[in-house]
Amino acid sequence: MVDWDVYLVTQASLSAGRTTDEIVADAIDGGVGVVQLREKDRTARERYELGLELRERTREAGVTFVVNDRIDLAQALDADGVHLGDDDLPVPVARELLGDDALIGRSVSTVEDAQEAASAGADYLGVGAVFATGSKDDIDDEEYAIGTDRVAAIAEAVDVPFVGIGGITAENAPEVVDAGADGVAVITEITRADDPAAATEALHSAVEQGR
Ligand SMILES: Cc1ncc(COP(=O)(O)OP(=O)(O)O)c(N)n1
Ligand SMILES: Cc1nc(C(=O)O)sc1CCOP(=O)(O)O
Ligand SMILES: [Mg+2]
Repeated sequence: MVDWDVYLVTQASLSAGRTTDEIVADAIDGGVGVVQLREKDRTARERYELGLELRERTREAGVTFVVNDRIDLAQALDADGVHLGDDDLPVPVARELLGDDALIGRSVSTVEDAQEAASAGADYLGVGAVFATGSKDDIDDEEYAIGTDRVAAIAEAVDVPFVGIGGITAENAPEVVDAGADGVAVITEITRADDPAAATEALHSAVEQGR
């Protein structure tokens, strides 16, 4: 069983000088359910080395560990799964390579894409950007925000679990969950927080409030 409530996507370049390992340790203390190794600006070797630390930490804590984009890295790190977007290998290919037990996530922003990803065998969806975000270069504009009405439409259309992502804070998280998301995925609400453990706890309370 995966705890979707609070899903941390790592990015050291958005972590106010702290290492991703420190941020993840704090987020685990705050009760994070899923950690995704992202680190878009790092080489595969750098991600692998960081991933070894994160795999150990998450395994000890019983936290789900997912690798962004790369199936090979997910395999090399014995991750619980992989998160795929439009530029990554298709879900059925990932399933073939990783097997039935792997958790395969897919990014979507429309009802049609959500239905297609679910039919292709995705175990969960990352739905966004719910609100405007400056954390992802190719969507750092207001026009990419889908809003909570779209979240509600996706919740109506698919049965797979999903997390909202993009511009989510403890303040707006209740709306996202109230619209039907199973949890919230964040970068900066945790990585930029003065106290990442407290920020994770605050997101938990916000998710509970939205249910
Ligand atoms: C949980 C979650 N949802 C969405 C994304 C975005 O994935 P993608 O569109 O492939 O973009 P990158 O993160 O790879 O830049 C995600 N990473 N996690
Ligand atoms: C990695 C990512 N994917 C998104 C999507 O919409 O698919 S938005 C996003 C960035 C999320 O960062 P923050 O919590 O700081 O807004
Ligand atoms: Mg991707």
